[in-house]
Amino acid sequence: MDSIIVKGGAELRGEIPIAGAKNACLTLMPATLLADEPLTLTNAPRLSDIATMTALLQSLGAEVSSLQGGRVLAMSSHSIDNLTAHYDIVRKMRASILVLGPMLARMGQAKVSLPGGCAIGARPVDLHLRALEALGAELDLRDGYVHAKAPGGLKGGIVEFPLVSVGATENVLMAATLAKGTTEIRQAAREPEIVDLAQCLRRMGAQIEGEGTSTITVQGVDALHGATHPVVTDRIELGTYMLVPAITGGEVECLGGRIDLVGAFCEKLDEAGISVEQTERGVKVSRKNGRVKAVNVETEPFPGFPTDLQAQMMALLCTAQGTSVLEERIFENRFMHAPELTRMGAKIDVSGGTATVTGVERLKGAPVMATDLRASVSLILAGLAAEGETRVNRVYHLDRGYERVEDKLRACGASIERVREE
Ligand SMILES: CC(=O)N[C@H]1[C@@H](OP(=O)(O)OP(=O)(O)OC[C@H]2O[C@@H](n3ccc(=O)[nH]c3=O)[C@H](O)[C@@H]2O)O[C@H](CO)[C@@H](O)[C@@H]1O
Ligand SMILES: C=C(OP(=O)(O)O)C(=O)O
Repeated sequence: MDSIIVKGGAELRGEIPIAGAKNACLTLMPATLLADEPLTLTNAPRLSDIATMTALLQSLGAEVSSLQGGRVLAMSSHSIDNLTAHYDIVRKMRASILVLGPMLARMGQAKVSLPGGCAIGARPVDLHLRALEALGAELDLRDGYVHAKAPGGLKGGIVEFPLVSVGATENVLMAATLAKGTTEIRQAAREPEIVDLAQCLRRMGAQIEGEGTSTITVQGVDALHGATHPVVTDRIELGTYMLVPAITGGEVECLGGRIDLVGAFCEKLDEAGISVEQTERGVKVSRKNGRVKAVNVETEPFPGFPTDLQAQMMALLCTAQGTSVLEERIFENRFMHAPELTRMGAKIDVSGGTATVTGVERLKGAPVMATDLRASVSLILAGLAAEGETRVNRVYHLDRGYERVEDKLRACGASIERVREE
């Protein structure tokens, strides 16, 4: 297992290229199961989660070739010969459940292991299952697996979600493309990753309207065809690196960044005294003047403030002037970075889904433990601003969602290295 050692204190300056979105790629890849012809994704990120989805698709009989050093994924599902997504792979990554909708829609049956909970919450998949049942799927939960079939094919219907779910919207959107008739998805997720998926499916011949709004309408077609699609920019990687000059001082231009992907987050940065400018090449960020100011943050589905940027924002607010209140409204256990930040001298009080952060002048380096993906990177951000050395242990979580994090930060002047844990 690797650790990352950060020596804090330097103002960081430079350019950081932003990769394609992990969360978009993880739903675009299973879309290959919907067609006989090849689907090629460009601008793919190079991450361990992408390797896991590759292994899952290959285990079903799909061909997945990683080209141009992993930037291009060429996939083909013309010879799917296994309809079971096994526990051994699914348990590694919750997004594995996204193969269920496509397999059911094209092959009429599937057996997919239930993914189970994870560090940030219980994360059930009931909404995925109810939505597929609304399209006529017959589901049976046995031996830790969802046994699904749709003998006469899926049929269009009305899917009304009681709460917004990104994954469930993606699963049923993919399934509906091959269902007979019209499907209306109400209270659909509006995340940019949903819009990206809908655009890719449309390139494959799907008939979809309304993505990016709360109601998506899909007119089912008999078959989808091959396509090439570029993965949308990773708004969470973008937001994370935008916080670098905010927390250390200096100025960073995030290449390929788009403010429209991170609107609510930019409003909070502005309130905190951070300048954000859209340039021709990306997004340029620096402090307006002096110390960062405290701000209150509530996580919400898009277009609200993303839960996936809450930990990183908390790291910034640990050194802000004043007291900030962060409310986590998506996941029930997403403050595990708080005790680790406290080890670095932060003043944080957690009560249920609310964290109250009283800013300190300076954090102090310490050995800390990464508990999940965004928690890991929040500790690196804190380490960049802290006095002395921070050792972030168990960084394998980090490699799920950030490619070459040390290289990207070192290029801006950070003292950061990856070492093997003793
Ligand atoms: C691979 C991927 O894209 N992951 C993202 C996706 O996760 P994911 O798609 O798993 O998140 P959801 O939007 O589904 O979850 C939102 C909330 O709904 C609950 N829920 C969800 C499904 C369900 O069947 N039943 C249920 O109760 C969840 O426990 C959670 O409390 O969106 C989350 C919310 O923006 C992000 O944090 C994740 O990074
Ligand atoms: C929670 C995340 O991912 P996943 O849904 O894959 O666990 C994330 O990207 O922050």
